[in-house]
Amino acid sequence: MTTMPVTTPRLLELTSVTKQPIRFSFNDTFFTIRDPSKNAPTVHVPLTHVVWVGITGSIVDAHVLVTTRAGRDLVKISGSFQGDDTEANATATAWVQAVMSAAYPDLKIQRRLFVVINPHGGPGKAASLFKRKVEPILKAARCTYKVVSTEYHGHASKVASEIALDDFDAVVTVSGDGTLHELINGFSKHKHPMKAFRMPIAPIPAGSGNATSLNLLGTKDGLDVASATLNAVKGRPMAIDLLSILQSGKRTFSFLSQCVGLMADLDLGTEHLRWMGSNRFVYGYLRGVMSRKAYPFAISIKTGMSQKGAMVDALQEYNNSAPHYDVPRVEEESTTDLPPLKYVDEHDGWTSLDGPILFMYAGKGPLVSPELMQFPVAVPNDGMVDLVIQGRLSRSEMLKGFDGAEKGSIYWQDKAQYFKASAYRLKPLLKDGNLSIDGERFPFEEYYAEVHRGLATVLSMRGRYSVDFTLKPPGTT
Ligand SMILES: Nc1ncnc2c1ncn2[C@@H]1O[C@H](COP(=O)(O)OP(=O)(O)OP(=O)(O)O)[C@@H](O)[C@H]1O
Repeated sequence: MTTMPVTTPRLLELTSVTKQPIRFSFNDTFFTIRDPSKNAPTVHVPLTHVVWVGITGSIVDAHVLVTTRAGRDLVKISGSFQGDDTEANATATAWVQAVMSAAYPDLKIQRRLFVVINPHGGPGKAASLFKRKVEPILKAARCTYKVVSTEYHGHASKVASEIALDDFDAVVTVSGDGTLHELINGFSKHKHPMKAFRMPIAPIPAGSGNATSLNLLGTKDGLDVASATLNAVKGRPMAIDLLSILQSGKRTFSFLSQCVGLMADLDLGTEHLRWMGSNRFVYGYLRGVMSRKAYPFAISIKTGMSQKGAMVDALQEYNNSAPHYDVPRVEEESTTDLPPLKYVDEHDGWTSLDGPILFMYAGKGPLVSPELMQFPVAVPNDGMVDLVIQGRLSRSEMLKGFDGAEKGSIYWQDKAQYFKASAYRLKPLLKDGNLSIDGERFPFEEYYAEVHRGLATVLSMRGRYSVDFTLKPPGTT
């Protein structure tokens, strides 16, 4: 006896709530909603934006993200199939299963999420954004979720240090980058820190600094709450590097950036001007332009790369290869010990610099804000931190720094030295100043930093950052 292969029809003919015929269909890329009477436009939705398709009785509901002028939005479109005979039901059920498999390829459906909301982050809208934008998508995707609203500084850290790791598939933050910093450091204090670092984090932008979301989703979607929520529902775990920061014997983890000099002053030194919104950074920069203050630091770097052209070539190779969800990670023999510091006693062969500079900025992601691509060649998990040592500039050079900053133009600036490093040391040679680590204020004292490859985990739709650096050196085409 020969068995016929069962083929799932890719088209489902339905009747809409207004009694019009409506057709749902899908291919390998799109889910399509068509009105055969042509009274409504045909809508093509990328399969990645299909949040859920399900059947209740004889009604088929499709929950999809569509693009509107204001960003992405969740919509539900329903249709019913004729009669309640078992054949129509079986056809529709098989069709729904096929769409869901195509919309969630090798992905677990109905994630169990731990949501951390910072009601005080940025403009203070996180709680209402969660209710209006995030929760409807989580509900449509039939995720289960536990919500904690942070009640004090450090609360996210405490929550992360105690989280029941086996009960959740990811931690979702509705906040800015400050809360991510707290979560990571909370994981480091968990009784199984190495396992905790494997818990994927999905940031939903609701703070004043949302660089992680921007890097993961790009400038178009990085500040879009619906797109970031989709990442929480459908993103895949991607390893990211962390840095240990050792300062006066105390160890902290940094996932995003460290800076001193002008770039720290314009963030931490303008906090009293919060009422100005993000204009305070522009004000801080202009203040720096006027004063042309230079800062003395002693910096030594365990250099991996320092040729700008070669770093761009390495970036292109990285971007042209398969997605980088996983990488060889740090030693994992033990789940109870933090990774060792490999180079803390090493000095030989390091590059030393100690002239007065405008700033030192070290970072793990290309964009530090929508307006500034400070680290165009940074990637999530190469085991290196990108370091910019900005030499002194004339006032006109500093003002020119605004041109194309969002596209990474400053990368090619002659007086900006750029390194990829596996470790570095920095010692202030002046008494007072600002040290910012992941946007948080730290004591203005000497510290040691070392990268741990792929130690922590985020969710990603692409397996790399969604940021393109296409600028060529000046004078080339
Ligand atoms: N209930 C609370 N009261 C005061 N501070 C809080 C509260 N909950 C969290 N925080 C603190 O808010 C800070 C900001 O965190 P968040 O990540 O949301 O935003 P951000 O963009 O990094 O910072 P901000 O918007 O404050 O500039 C964190 O340092 C966190 O400890």
